[in-house]
Amino acid sequence: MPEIIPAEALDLSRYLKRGDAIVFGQACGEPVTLVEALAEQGAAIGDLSAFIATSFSGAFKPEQADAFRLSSMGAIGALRSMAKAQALSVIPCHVGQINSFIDEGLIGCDVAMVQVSPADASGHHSLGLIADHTAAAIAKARVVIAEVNERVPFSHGETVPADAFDVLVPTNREPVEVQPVTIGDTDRAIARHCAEFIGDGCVIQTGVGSVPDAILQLLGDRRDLGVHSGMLGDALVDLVEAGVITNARKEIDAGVSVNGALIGTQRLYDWAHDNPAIAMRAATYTHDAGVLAQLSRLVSLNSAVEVDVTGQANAEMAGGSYVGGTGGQVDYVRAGARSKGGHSIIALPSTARGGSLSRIVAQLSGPVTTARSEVDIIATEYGAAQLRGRSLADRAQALVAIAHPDFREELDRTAHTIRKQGY
Ligand SMILES: CC(=O)SCCNC(=O)CCNC(=O)[C@H](O)C(C)(C)COP(=O)(O)OP(=O)(O)OC[C@H]1O[C@@H](n2cnc3c(N)ncnc32)[C@H](O)[C@@H]1OP(=O)(O)O
Repeated sequence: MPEIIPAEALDLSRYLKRGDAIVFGQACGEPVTLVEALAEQGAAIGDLSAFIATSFSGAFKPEQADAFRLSSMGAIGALRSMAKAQALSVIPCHVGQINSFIDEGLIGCDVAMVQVSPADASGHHSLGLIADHTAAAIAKARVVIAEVNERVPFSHGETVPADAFDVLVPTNREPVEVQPVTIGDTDRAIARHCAEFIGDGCVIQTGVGSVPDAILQLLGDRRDLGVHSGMLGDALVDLVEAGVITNARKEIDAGVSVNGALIGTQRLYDWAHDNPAIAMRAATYTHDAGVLAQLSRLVSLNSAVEVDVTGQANAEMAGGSYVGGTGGQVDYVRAGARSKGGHSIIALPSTARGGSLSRIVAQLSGPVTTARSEVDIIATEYGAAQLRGRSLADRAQALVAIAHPDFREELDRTAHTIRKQGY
């Protein structure tokens, strides 16, 4: 059975060895107490590395480099400042690959540091706010240290018996919260175009960012929406309470919202506690192509930093620095586009930096996150361009039409070149 150690008495040198690789539970399931302990004690253990897929806590700081070297699948959330300070390495991968990367040792996992709920009467802890690759890390690690946080909900889906842990650290701190974004006029206009593709009975997935959040807020008059997603925020509670999300028409998991990460406020976490209407599942289920293929009318809603006139989407870098990541975008773009009656939408404002930069561009300034061969619909506040099955020349024309008017003339020159080449 695991040792139970108060946070202030936790001596990591008893469990970790020089050179160990750590995987942290991510997003709002981040075990902040353990991150802080590693930051304080890691340098004395020596040569440690750590992986976290996303972080919203602000607990990672560039000056912790002596304690451990940090890597991620991008720089989502608070990791942006780590990337800016050149204190983060990036492993390009889809969320759907992380479980196998851990299992195969491509992402080192000698030690898993996770946050779980208190145990139920049978001695099982729930993975609480994050289920995506948490169980994979627990299964792989030589040492498993869990922050058992009284404020973490006992969510249904993935549970772990207490004897899977070596050390339990009880806490009662507020879990990491992410406030719903403030929706502006541009977001609302983008969301209106996207909402046209989401009819009654659709199953929705959302990625990170203000635009997916805005879209959810416009769905109040739909019926029987379903959820199968890698992440969801407080909008889930609003839509369930309004009777919009019922999951009644889903071919699998009828009546249940399937999700990998709860990223929101305590209101969401309280709602998820012991609630059979939601199942937190690993990415081997939420992002698996075979599972997703069973869902019809799946509409995936993701965002990007910029999209070029042929439909290639960069969701990772802006201005030469990492601001986003691959995440589950490609897993769900593929799934949405292939689902019967479904769609994948990448929605973004037409400009950045106060309107001075177009986000529909002639050439990307960063990597291709989603290939043009995978892209289905791109939406801005000026409309939605349906690209699937269309030629490069037609795509360019459709994308120029949804660019900000100030940049259309310039972009049209590139579109004209593509047309002249006969593509
Ligand atoms: C828990 C999980 O597993 S996550 C799974 C889901 N994963 C994903 O969805 C990953 C892919 N997506 C993303 O990372 C995000 O949706 C993003 C980065 C594409 C968009 O996120 P948002 O928070 O809406 O970012 P936003 O559009 O505000 O841009 C971020 C910054 O880059 C800047 N920026 C954006 N586009 C550009 C551009 N084309 N040129 C220059 N700067 C730009 C913005 O101005 C902003 O800077 P600021 O913070 O200084 O104002």
